[in-house]
Amino acid sequence: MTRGVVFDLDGTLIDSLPDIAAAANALLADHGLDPLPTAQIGSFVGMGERVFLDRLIAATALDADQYDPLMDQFMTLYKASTGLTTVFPGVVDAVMRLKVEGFKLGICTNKPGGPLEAVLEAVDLGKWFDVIIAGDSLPVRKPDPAPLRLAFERMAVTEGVYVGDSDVDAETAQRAGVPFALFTEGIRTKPIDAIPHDRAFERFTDLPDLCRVLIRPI
Ligand SMILES: O=C(O)COP(=O)(O)O
Ligand SMILES: [Mg+2]
Repeated sequence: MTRGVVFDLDGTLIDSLPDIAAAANALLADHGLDPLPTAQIGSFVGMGERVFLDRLIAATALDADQYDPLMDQFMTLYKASTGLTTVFPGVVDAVMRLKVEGFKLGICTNKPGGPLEAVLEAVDLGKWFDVIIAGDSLPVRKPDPAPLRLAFERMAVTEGVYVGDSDVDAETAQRAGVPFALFTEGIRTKPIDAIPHDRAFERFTDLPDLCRVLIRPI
């Protein structure tokens, strides 16, 4: 038996919305457009960079015909935007406790590899994890269950839990047949009740106990 916990990244382990918003607003500024509020930009997050840019274009006067250059420009800004990101309180303690107890630890995010590596380096978080699956590691991404399954498979985990902050994470866990713990303080755009979850939590100090309760064969 090998136990493992896989985490979503944006809005779960890290408070990265300020940087995502800064990158998006820098793109808008470069095109002579006004910034959008951070909360509105938060509603674009969760399905990776293509859906993000589609939603940003739909909400502004960015030119959809310039999609590829806009994406290149956004990715450059996104990779460089790490200075405003913080690790949520209690994350490192919770992760260390789980590790000491023998849990394998993974990340399964829709964030693309470039910005993912940059931000993990900036907040020094990558070192705790046995496997990291980015949004572009596979041809499909969450809510397709394949990336989450791959994270558990790579760690040879037989009992697991997924921890995330969004309805996309909830659907991913459900489709992968994995119990789901919902972190309520992330980039959540729906009411807690509207997101299927086994348990919800607001403080990472509660997570290790919760994992012990929720974990089951996957
Ligand atoms: O990049 C996104 O769209 C969301 O990233 P997440 O899966 O880590 O929440
Ligand atoms: Mg998230």
